[in-house]
Amino acid sequence: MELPEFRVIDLIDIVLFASLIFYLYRLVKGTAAINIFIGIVIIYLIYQVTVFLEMEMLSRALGAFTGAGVFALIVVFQQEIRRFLLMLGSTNFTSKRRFLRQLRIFKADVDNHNNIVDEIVTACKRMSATKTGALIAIKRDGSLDFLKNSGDTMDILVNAPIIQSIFYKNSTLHDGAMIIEGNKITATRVILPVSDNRKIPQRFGLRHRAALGLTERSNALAIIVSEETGQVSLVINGEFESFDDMDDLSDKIKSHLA
Ligand SMILES: Nc1ncnc2c1ncn2[C@@H]1O[C@H](COP(=O)(O)OP(=O)(O)OP(=O)(O)O)[C@@H](O)[C@H]1O
Repeated sequence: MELPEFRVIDLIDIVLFASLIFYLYRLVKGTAAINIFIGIVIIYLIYQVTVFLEMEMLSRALGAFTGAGVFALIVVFQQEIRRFLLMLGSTNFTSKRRFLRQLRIFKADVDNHNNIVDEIVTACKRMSATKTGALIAIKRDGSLDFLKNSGDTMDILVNAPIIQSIFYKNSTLHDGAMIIEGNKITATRVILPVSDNRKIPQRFGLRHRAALGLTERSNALAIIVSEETGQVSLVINGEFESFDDMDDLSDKIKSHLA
């Protein structure tokens, strides 16, 4: 029997397909969608076996299911597809900005960013000392407009005392999240999407889950001050990012916004 010719392009095809599956698996790992992902893979494998064994009725039924499956997949994995496209888009954009920054076009922009980050971190440090709970979403490239409707739209220049007074326990605006875009606080009392990641430790409540949920669905940064412990946390891409002290936190935020 003559074996089909194996070209280099076939090897590249296999490697790229395997990477795509691996990447999709990592994207849904730890979320409720992982069980659906595994279920779909099992059904597809069974379908291939039934085709190979020429089991006509079963293969026809499973074939019809996998045919309609593409639309079902888009509905079921809506959020994961969104995250995937966001990651692709923002990676490209970030590298473009880095290139432009090398040309020093964004020098003024960077100085401005740094001042804003200093104000945010100063506020977090003070709120941490007084155990004032806070949740701040900082926009990067992707729009956060889809969240703003759930809260109150604002147009206030960022500075530490304002942030503190908004999250002050008796303030009418302290509940929910604050959105910061550029040098402005653009919304308060925003309700963020809560993460369904089952790997989040039990000790984290809704504030932390909302920060994780936001950063799973957008490329924004989230900063949390815990009302219970005063601990400050930084969240990006659906994960907590550790830092040594407040100076380190400031550096990390600046580098993410650069
Ligand atoms: N979906 C959400 N979007 C924005 N803010 C939220 C959301 N859910 C809860 N919060 C805010 O988090 C506050 C406290 O929630 P909770 O005590 O469950 O959080 P936590 O993660 O345990 O944080 P903490 O350590 O501060 O207690 C709520 O009063 C509310 O202001």
